[in-house]
Amino acid sequence: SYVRFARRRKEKGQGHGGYGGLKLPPGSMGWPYLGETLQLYSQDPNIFFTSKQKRYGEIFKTHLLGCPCVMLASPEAARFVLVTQAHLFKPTYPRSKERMIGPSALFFHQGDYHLRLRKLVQGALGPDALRALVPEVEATVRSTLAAWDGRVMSTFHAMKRLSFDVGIVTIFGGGLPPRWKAELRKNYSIVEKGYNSFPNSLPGTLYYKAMQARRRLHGVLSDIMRERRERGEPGSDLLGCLMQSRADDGVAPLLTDEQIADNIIGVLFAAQDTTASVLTWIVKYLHDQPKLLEAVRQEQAAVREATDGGRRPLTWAHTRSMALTHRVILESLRMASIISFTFREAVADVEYKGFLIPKGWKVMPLFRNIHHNPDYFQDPHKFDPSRFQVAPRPNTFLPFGNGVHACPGNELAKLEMLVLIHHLVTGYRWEIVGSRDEVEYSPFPVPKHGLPVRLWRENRTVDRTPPCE
Ligand code: HEM
Repeated sequence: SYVRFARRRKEKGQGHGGYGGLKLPPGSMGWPYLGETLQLYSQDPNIFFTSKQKRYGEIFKTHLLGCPCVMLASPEAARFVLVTQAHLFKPTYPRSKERMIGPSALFFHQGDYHLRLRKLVQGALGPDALRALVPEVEATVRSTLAAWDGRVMSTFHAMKRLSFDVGIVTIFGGGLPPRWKAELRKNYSIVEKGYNSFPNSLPGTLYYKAMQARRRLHGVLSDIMRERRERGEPGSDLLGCLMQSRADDGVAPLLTDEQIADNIIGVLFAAQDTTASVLTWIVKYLHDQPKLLEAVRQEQAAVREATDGGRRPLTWAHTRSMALTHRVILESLRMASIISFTFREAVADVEYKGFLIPKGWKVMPLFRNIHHNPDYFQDPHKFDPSRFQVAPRPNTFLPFGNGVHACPGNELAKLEMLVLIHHLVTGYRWEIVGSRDEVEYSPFPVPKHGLPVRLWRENRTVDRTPPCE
């Protein structure tokens, strides 16, 4: 009806500009071609979004990276685009990025293919799977912290390794041979380096190297799938779920190996830097608030006692008993809002609150603006986990998005954070080395240089040799 209404008014030719009485949202389109791209990228992007919202309100237009855009900064508008009228707004990514991750990865799609894939991915990341993953996540956390012990490292770098390793056990289970894991790690890091580079096919460029590495990743994934088929054991991990999925006839495979590989690379991609950025912020927020850290330490000390001083493994039930730590995680997700917004494209002319969103325009729900709006989160720049003692108002807390494309990995990400915090605060002390309050964008916001931190085991003298990283 939003479309029909927009179309009818447009056909009648009411009003000016051929938009049938519907106005375009307020805002400025900037310079020809360039639009307001320079304004966005020459400063902290949050200043751009916030100043626009102050000037124009919850819906405004702009022009970025060659595309006309409508930005939406209210909970109702985010729900409209992502949930109630999601069919009118398709996911949209630059073609070069689609080619690099893999065109069949679920987040590029809409409709039946997307829904089927999503069910499979959600199943492999559901509560039963996560329960079984706790020991693997704990082992990965322990070895990450042990490797950091006594050294200065970039927190983001350490957390990237952690979230990559957790991604690998989620996808392949615990038994992936080390040579395959090393191949995946090596090639994946080349893909990553090329992801934000200028797309061209000249040999030697980052983009070219990334596309080559992507081909090698497909090769490794084909080998792993072939080996599983030969053994007759597809496995119950994410890869196994995708391999065993069947079309409507119940016989033919639902997905080709090519489609499976695109989705495996896609999940690794969606899981790594997101989780690592939030984990980095958590390390900083806890460090900066000694009283809060002490309270979290007390909560976790009780859990440690329940595990016989760490001699018995953490269980899913333990992770469900960390109420304060959980609130710290929610507040970190809100404060850091590492996914500040997402992109969709209008598939038809759509009317929203008397404004026209023209077909083909990009539409961006601004999560960060909603998370930092004092109408929904009092004193929004204060880190205050207690605000989550009461559930946030509907559609105001969207760190994992909303609707058909909402993050299927959110519980895994939170599990990783709970386990990391448990071992960090019960076993270690840490201090930040160098600058503390500057932020860089990679592209998610993280503290400058990835937050260099000296970490040491509790009850041990601190080694103050110069940083090795
Ligand atoms: C703190 C960590 C994470 C954050 C903040 C995060 C955030 C998000 C958000 C906001 C979306 C929706 C994007 C949109 O609507 O355009 C999303 C989608 C997605 N996320 Fe996450 N994510 C995190 C971790 C993970 C993990 C650990 C996995 C997998 C193991 C994962 C897999 C995915 C996938 C596959 C999608 C696409 C879903 C679809 O299109 O149907 N994410 N994530």
